[in-house]
Amino acid sequence: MSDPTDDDMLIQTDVSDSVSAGSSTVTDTVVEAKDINVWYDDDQALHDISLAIPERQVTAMIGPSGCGKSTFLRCINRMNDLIDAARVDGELYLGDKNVYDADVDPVALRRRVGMVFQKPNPFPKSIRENVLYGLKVQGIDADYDKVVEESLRKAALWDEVKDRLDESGLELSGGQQQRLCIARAIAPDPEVILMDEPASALDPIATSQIEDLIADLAEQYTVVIVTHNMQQAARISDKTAVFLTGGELVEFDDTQKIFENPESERVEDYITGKFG
Ligand SMILES: Nc1ncnc2c1ncn2[C@@H]1O[C@H](COP(=O)(O)OP(=O)(O)OP(=O)(O)O)[C@@H](O)[C@H]1O
Repeated sequence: MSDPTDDDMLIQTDVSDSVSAGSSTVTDTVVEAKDINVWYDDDQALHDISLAIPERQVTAMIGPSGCGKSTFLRCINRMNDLIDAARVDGELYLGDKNVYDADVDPVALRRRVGMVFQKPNPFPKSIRENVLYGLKVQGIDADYDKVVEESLRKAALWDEVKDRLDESGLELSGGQQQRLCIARAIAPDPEVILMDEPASALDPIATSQIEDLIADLAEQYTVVIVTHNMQQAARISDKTAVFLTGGELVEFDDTQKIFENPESERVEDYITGKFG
């Protein structure tokens, strides 16, 4: 299904072994940030962010509003390139290729790093065309019926929509629309899926379905999720990165450690609701 010439644009290499920050767990690192700084015009939004995101796990980014969680997420697939005021400095490795190297094509990168946004944003197209959008835009030939079924199955939506694939994606419920957006992100067969508060616009039942789905997705994909909801981070993530005001990464460790016994007093205060 994949077109090797596309992947050639972003030199693909084996992920390296590395030790995740702050913990003794040895994991395969798939994304590694080294001293990432981001400015919007003259305002610095992120300061020297370094962390190693493990493969096929869920990594959560938590922290108060405006601390730079979404900005960091957008560094991973170079979505900040689309913001005129944004400037990124530092290195961000996918495997052992720095995605900020001059020879990296951001479009090919985004095929390897899919993204799901806060508000479900299906296109005003059929369910089928929504799923296939990324493949078709990039001119990727594939067995489209197979991709549609597999992607919708992985997004836990197939049974609900298999008889109405030609109906508009906009006619689905909010939770179904978000699962359709997840199917759309999966269809190009990415390695990493970024999710920016994917359940915050949904009701509790739809939220719970998305949380279950994220756990399933992590068996095959590396998932990085921004969430305002600390209970959600505690429920669904393996690793948690805590950003605090000013765009600083204060602690990054196993989720259980962060929530039960954080190293930093500031993180403890945040987790226990003393501020934020
Ligand atoms: N497009 C932009 N132009 C200018 N400044 C921006 C832009 N996007 C974010 N910022 C600023 O960068 C800082 C970090 O914002 P960001 O959205 O990354 O934080 P966040 O932790 O994701 O916040 P929230 O939880 O409220 O979504 C904030 O001060 C914000 O105002």
